[in-house]
Amino acid sequence: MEANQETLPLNICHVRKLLLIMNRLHMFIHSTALGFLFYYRVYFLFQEPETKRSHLLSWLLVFSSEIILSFIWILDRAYRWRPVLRSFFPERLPEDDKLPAIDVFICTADPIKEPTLDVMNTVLSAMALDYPPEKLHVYLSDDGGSPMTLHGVKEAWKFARWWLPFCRRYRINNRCPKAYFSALENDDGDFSRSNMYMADRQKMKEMYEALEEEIKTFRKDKVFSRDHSCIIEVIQEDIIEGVDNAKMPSLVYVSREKKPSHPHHFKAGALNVLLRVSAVMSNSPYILVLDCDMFCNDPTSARYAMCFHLDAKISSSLAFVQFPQKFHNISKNDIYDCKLRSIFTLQWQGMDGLKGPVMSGTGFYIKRVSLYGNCSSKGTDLLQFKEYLGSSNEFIRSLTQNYKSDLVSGQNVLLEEPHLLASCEYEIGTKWGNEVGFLYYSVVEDYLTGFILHCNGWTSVFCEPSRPQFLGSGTTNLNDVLIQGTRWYCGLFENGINRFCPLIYGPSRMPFLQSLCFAWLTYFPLYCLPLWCLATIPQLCLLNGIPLYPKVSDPFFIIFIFIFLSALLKHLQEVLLTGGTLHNWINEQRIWMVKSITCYLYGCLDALLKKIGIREASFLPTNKLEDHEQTLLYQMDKYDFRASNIFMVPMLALLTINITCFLGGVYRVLLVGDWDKMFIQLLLAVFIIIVNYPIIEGLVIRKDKGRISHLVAIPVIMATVVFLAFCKLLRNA
Ligand SMILES: O=c1ccn([C@@H]2O[C@H](COP(=O)(O)OP(=O)(O)O[C@H]3O[C@H](CO)[C@@H](O)[C@H](O)[C@H]3O)[C@@H](O)[C@H]2O)c(=O)[nH]1
Ligand SMILES: [Mn+2]
Repeated sequence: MEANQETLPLNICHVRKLLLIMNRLHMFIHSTALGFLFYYRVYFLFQEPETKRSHLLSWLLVFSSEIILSFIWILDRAYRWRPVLRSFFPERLPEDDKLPAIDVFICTADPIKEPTLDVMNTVLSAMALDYPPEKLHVYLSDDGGSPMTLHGVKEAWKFARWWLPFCRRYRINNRCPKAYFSALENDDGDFSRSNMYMADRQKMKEMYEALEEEIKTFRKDKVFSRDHSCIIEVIQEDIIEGVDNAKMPSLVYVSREKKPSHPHHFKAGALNVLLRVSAVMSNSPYILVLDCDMFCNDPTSARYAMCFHLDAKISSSLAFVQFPQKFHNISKNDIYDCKLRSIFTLQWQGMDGLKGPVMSGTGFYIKRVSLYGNCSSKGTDLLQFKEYLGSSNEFIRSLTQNYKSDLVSGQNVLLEEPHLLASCEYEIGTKWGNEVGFLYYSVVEDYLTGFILHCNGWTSVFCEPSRPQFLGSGTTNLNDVLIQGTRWYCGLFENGINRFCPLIYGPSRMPFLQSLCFAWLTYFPLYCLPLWCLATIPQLCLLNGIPLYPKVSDPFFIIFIFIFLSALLKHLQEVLLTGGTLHNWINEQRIWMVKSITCYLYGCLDALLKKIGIREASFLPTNKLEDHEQTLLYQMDKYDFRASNIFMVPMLALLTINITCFLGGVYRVLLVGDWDKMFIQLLLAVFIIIVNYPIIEGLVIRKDKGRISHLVAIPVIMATVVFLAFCKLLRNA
């Protein structure tokens, strides 16, 4: 048995051969077709000057769109090159006393947008992870510096003293109390018929309701502040009767100092403070990072992660184990693609087959030393260390191998060092956020930190057990989706145009395909250019009788139709393969168009404005407060069109162009009879109209609150029609 356990692997990586073959075959065929398309387009440029002059600009625009689409398509192929799946065997892990310690970092910023009770649920679920409690240390970072949150943690701690033993005794899977008590099917397991269990459950339920009440009725003044000194508290209480006092993980509340005059770098800044403070308190070699709304839906994740971190074959270069982000509030058809299906299934699996997935902000177990940059290799010169890491001797000592601190367990100790480490000034003149810790250059700190880790030779692993380990709340209304998107795509695109451009910085530091994956992430917001172009130019030309594509009898006609169908069907195949439906497929096509013409565009513009120094970085946390009415619309698959005008106007204008040009185009084609020349342009308009049908429905059929306001729509539609008429007149003149 002993010997057996030593030889049996902790994890196995399977290449998905069938998928791999299909993907590569499709790549080959599709790219051959693209080759013909380019030949056709270039050939045109050498045709007789007559046709060239009359519509050269339109041709060039459409051709450029095709080039950009193909460019993004090529980058996207890298994810499909070598998809893998992993299996892992936590039962083969060493005994509990040989497991390494883990620090859990949870970030919250605003007790109104991020309700305290929900944050406490996340804290409780993390404390209840199935891991030796003396090896688990939970840190809550509160960027709002709110008394509500501090009060909340103290109450949560008291509740945890009963909750944790309860979960352990009855082997509860769902250890987030809110989810546990509201679950439709009970997670009662073997004990469902035990009277003692039912009585205990009832008792816990009452205690949870008391906690809920206590948190909800706490005073709500001074909820949030941008200017506060640092508060660090180890939450502890006197020994109480009746519970097992030893078996509690430690819980630490950290609110870093904030001053309006100092940049605080949003979440990355908060994480770096936790990284330093925890180093002098518990200094665990591994860290789990969680957003405040991402609760542990299953207690096993830590052990799963250790199946990789403790595997001698991969551990030396392994920086982090990433779990997929999953959400508890996703409807079946997921009209906004809130769950980011493609990213968290297919694409991360694809990267896992190369050097590992991108860091995704939350739900990953990272090795502490990987975040210290190349400090560990800097020799032992204290001055050099200080230049990198700041002035704290204690922190620098924490880097040495046998450093021990008992600040987390000590009663009422003075937390002088942690206070210094969490102050505004600490990072000034150091390499924090620059080469050490989570990086500051971008609001998508996760993407960038992961990218640089990979550049420095670290790898990562994607771990996807069948039961979701973490569940967050997805943004489920159009306005929030588009606002959050604008922040993400700005953050991603800025990494494509700064010195960390994956196509320049990447290839010499990581496998070429891996850098293509990173490049896709920074460049896919560029979809905005071809989508704007292809939603207007071919349609305007249709109205005016200018053909931009080969006519039906031309052999190249087949090429265009093939590329169109091949892209659509490949997407359909992937949706179906990852558990989606036909419905999901159409929804994804639609939301892709909507995002491309709105938040991809605004994201790219923001990034450009930031680059030339006109805009500042901002990170408004998303709303996690559930709005009943909005949720209902989402659950009924009804788009909530009460979105900001900057999103609604382009959607309405482009759809109007497509409908008007289609009608005008059909009329013209009937008069002239050149439908074979105009076929692809007619098809394109029809496709766009069909895919975006819900917008028409929202405008003319729906009567509920989420419909499109006529006050906004009518002026936009009228202005667009007038513009089209003007174009037409101009051309006729
Ligand atoms: O100044 C700030 C701003 C945010 N947060 C926390 O950061 C987390 C993520 O913020 P959220 O509003 O939920 O943003 P999302 O867009 O949902 O976050 C996704 O995208 C971020 C990068 O933009 C990643 O950091 C996240 O992990 C990822 O879930 C939350 O716990 C916040 O409390 C802070 O601690 N301080
Ligand atoms: Mn979030």
